[in-house]
Amino acid sequence: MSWHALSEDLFELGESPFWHPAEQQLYWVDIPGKAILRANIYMGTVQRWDMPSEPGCIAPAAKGGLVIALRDGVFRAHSWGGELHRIATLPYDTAVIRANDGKCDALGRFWVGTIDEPKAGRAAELFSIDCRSGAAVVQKHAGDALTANGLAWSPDQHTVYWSDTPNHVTHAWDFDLQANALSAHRVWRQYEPKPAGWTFENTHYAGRPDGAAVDVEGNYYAAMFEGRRICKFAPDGRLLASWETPAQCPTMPCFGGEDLKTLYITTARHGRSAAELAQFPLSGAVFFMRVDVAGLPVQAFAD
Ligand SMILES: O=C1O[C@H](CS(=O)(=O)O)[C@@H](O)[C@H](O)[C@H]1O
Repeated sequence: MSWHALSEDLFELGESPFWHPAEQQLYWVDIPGKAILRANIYMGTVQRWDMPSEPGCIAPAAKGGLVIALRDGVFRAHSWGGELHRIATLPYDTAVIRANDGKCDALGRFWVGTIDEPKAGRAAELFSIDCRSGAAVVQKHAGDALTANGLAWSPDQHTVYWSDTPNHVTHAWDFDLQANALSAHRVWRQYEPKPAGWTFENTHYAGRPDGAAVDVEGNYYAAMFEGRRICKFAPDGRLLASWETPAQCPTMPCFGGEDLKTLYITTARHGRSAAELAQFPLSGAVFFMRVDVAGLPVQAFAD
């Protein structure tokens, strides 16, 4: 199995990829690039939709269009390139915190995690936004973190995974989908810390858990930021496989293609050294690789 670049397009910080089941297109964001992208892999085209502020995460909406978490709020767009309608404002200081990793649960709530950009006060949090009854109901589920990442659910929806990237940890909770409640918190996996004085030539650092996706067997695939790899973990946290990536900073995987057996990954070039970018010139591209086990399909926003 080997990686292939989706196109020659390079993005500053690709994140939040998903495969649109109806459109059969790949969507993702470029956070500092303030854009949403979508690729028609059959036509070989990539479209760009500029955003008014940094998009942290996106998800498809069951009734069409997207739900979008920007730095300063959560918005609904009913069509590609259409008007943005604010549906919620999350309770954080947009001067130093923005939306980051997020997805929808099986009932169509949009879950949005944030990033404490100065990484000063563990101010990153995790919220859910429920619009099934009309006006948005916002609920906080977790906090005390630096970078919300790795949000994913087990196939039976009974387990929620959530990573805090700079703290090298993936948490897990039991999840009551109907009640929208987390319980039985545990540290699902603690990763080796970044060595002092690390540079990209040091390959003894496996990276830190960024975005994630789950396959139909419940295995958890984590992009290991600065670790130059995607890791596949069993539901009990055991490492099952690891694939080196053509960029030092993979940011998030998702499953796509008609059979959901194509693993797409976004990557980053933002803030990376000239030497690293010289060794990994396609940093910032979207890559894909065929895998043996199908992924879970993306869950859509309900309103
Ligand atoms: O998802 C993200 O994580 C990275 C990694 S870290 O928080 O710096 O450890 C972060 O740089 C990026 O901005 C964010 O989107």
